[in-house]
Amino acid sequence: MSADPVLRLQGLRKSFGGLVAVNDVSFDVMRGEIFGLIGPNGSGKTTTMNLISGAFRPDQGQILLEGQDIAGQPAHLIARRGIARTFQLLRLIEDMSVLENVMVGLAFRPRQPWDATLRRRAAEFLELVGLGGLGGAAVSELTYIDQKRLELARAMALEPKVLLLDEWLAGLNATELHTGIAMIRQIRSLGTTIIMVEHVMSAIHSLCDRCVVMNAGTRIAMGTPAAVLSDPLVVEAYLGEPVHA
Ligand SMILES: Nc1ncnc2c1ncn2[C@@H]1O[C@H](COP(=O)(O)OP(=O)(O)OP(=O)(O)O)[C@@H](O)[C@H]1O
Repeated sequence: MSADPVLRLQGLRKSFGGLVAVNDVSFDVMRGEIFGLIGPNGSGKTTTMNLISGAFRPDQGQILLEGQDIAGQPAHLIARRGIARTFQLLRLIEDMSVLENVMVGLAFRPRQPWDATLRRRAAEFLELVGLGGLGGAAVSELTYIDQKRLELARAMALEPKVLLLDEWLAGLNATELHTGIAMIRQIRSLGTTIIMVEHVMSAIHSLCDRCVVMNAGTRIAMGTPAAVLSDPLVVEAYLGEPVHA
């Protein structure tokens, strides 16, 4: 990890009617970092991810990717600039094979490889997530964890600077969780910066360099997982009741 922010959020705000889902949120994510975005249900984590990936346009604020403001740009342009994501509810193309789903990811890159190269590159990304040899399978033939792996391969095919993982570890059993954590580490070792929304606290503890905690749309804490998870404000937000010393 370097002391160079790859992504900087400044004064980000997004409301839906009268509800302020993200309220004046700012933080920097350093290059090579695994950065957690945590908080109770409905605290604004996914909305923040949607603002970064371009699914939503912020009402106010800046999102600087390597110093350039991308706030409000269309999602496909943000993807081309180097921000890829996975979704809480998987979004795979059921009518395409496993390999073709990754080829779709490759097609979004600024300079796309063609034909045989495209297939070969897609197969390499399947190898990366442990799906080597399953390229010809139908998406429906994959188990749930393998579908998650496929989403990851498709996102990684963009060779993103920043990878957004929205509850990518949710729903995995203990063994799968172990594998999933190792895979996220491996992806970071390739030089990818990762922002993860996650409720699995053991994963936050073992993976994240730092995290931001959100509650009711605002940032209430930032620091190492150990520091923020012992912060009384954070404990109170999760429990919904005051913490007495
Ligand atoms: N498209 C939308 N239209 C209206 N309200 C929305 C929309 N998206 C999110 N919200 C509201 O914004 C608030 C923040 O939601 P968000 O999904 O960002 O929270 P979250 O922290 O990701 O929650 P969870 O952990 O349950 O996924 C919630 O009150 C939610 O109902």
